[in-house]
Amino acid sequence: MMENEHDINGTASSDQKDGEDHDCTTTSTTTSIINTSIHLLKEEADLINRIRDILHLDEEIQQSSVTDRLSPQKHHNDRRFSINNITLSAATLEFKIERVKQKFAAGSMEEAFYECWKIPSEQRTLEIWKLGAESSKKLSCFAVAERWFSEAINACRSHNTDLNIKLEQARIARFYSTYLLRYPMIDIRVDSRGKGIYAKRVISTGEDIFTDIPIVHSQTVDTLTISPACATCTTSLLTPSLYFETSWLQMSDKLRKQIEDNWPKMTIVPCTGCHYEIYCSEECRLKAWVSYHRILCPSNNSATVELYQFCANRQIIVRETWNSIFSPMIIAKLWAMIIIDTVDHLVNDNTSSSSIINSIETSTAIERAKEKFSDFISTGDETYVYTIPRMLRIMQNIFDHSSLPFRYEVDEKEFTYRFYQIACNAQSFSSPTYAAMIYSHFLFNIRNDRNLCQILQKYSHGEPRDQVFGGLFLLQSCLNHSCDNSVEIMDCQVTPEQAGIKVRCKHQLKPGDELTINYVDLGLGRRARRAMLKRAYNFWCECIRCRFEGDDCNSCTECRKYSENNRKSFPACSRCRAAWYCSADCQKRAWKRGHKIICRDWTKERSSSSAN
Ligand SMILES: C[S@@+](CC[C@H](N)C(=O)[O-])C[C@H]1O[C@@H](n2cnc3c(N)ncnc32)[C@H](O)[C@@H]1O
Repeated sequence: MMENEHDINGTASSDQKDGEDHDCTTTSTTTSIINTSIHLLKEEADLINRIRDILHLDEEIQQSSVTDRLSPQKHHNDRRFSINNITLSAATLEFKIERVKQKFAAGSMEEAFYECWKIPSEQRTLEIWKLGAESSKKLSCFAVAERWFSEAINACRSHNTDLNIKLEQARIARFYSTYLLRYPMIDIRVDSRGKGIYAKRVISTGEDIFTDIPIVHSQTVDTLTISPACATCTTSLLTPSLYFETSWLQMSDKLRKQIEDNWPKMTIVPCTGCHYEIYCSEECRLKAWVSYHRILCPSNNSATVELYQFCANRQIIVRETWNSIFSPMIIAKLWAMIIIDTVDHLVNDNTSSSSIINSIETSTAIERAKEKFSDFISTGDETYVYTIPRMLRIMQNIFDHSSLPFRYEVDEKEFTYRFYQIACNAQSFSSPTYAAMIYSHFLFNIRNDRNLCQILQKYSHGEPRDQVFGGLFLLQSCLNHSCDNSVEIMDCQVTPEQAGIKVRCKHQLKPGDELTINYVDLGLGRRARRAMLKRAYNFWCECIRCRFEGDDCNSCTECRKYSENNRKSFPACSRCRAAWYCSADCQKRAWKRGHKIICRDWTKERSSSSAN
């Protein structure tokens, strides 16, 4: 997923072996179970109002209903239902359950859901929660279906994989329906690894499958100071003074002018409040200001200076093990976006400023704003946060003490959850207007000026490093890993204003085949790849390559037997040279079981890369 691995838990050993207990980390928060939220209850109330209109139902309902739990102030336009709590007798309950089943079997989903909903929530059985979930799903109310599947899971005494998958499918329908309509050749399905993307038709090698733009992004700490770029559209803003660094000051005015005249023209618009963020245009500046920077700009919140300094100081970051491809700034931006969405919502709903603080409307608006980021998986070692106390404190200072209209608490749990959301999902990308491209344009412009070319040889230090960003992409983040990946991620100018990624098919895919990418450097050996994936993404890779590739010449790839005293090594597979066998029998068995698939692919791959 990344060019470099996220070096987040410097603890995993690189020689973990098959058969070991790999559960050394715990899952902090996953998307599989969602708790009943006020936001989802509001969706349910809207559905009930809709059904009541469709079915022309006017009678008052004598029961405790979802709307009772919503603020009377906010929902003054909703039809009110009586708050009387009633308990149905066993016979009535049985009769009502029977009626739900009949309505459902008859295909009348509005009536089936309405009948389910009329049963007091305390008396809803597992079957009722399930039927309510199925009927609301059929009515395309995926948020309601999610809540009811979630309640069905709670009503189940034991783990129910089927219900968990259904819950996840309802979430997928809610989050990804626009993508799936736009890209009919793919589908999103769930298994024990979470979501994954699958081909629905034959996809040919080299075919572009989909594009995606990030919901939130930030430049990586390792390129931030050396390769400046527009914080919004990611276009390189490399100037000659930044490229030539200290040599720039040693040059004569005449030489500097000659260079500037030939350097590709660019506009640099700095933030009007701080000197940390730069943009390529006023539109990009405004876009950032409106969506997150007004919360993070040091001119509005002095606590953010420390975060900017932390990101700019690579030495500290490396020392503190935050040398990952993603920047802590992306987490701060994500929280800033949640806060801005919340405020916008409250303003649109005309919530009075006095009731913003800690009101139920505010909690609902925060929950609604968080929803946008809720489908990104977040798994990792819960204790990791203790190793980066400084970052937690910086974030708390920014969000707990800023002049926000309400309190947004960044506690350890929230920090860890967001940290792993970014660690598991962030994808590196950049604008196709790279720093190297700007520099090569410059070289092209001066190609006929031999004298200038000669002088510059003294100052030039080769191709500049390109700007790299880490971003959260809603659809792309559903791609699972395989060391024998079937698709590749490429940088792409998705819209004239926004850079993003494009997913391109690497090997032909048949319907049902999974689209997979590689999260780590595939040039590494199996042991190192697996250790890195475990450490950075919290899973033990069981892809076809990891299953049928060997570790080294001292252990048999098939039966895992070690060569005696490590003196005599086992012979390697003569085609791929990535598997070793203690006997011809082991080799034959491995070939039949699956080695032939990766042996063929890797032999092909190697010969094509050596031909290039
Ligand atoms: C970017 S997400 C991929 C989509 C993810 N399955 C989901 O439900 O959102 C990365 C996470 O997916 C899971 N994952 C990805 N590839 C996997 C694989 N080959 N085996 C097991 N889990 C995998 C891991 O939990 C990893 O941290």
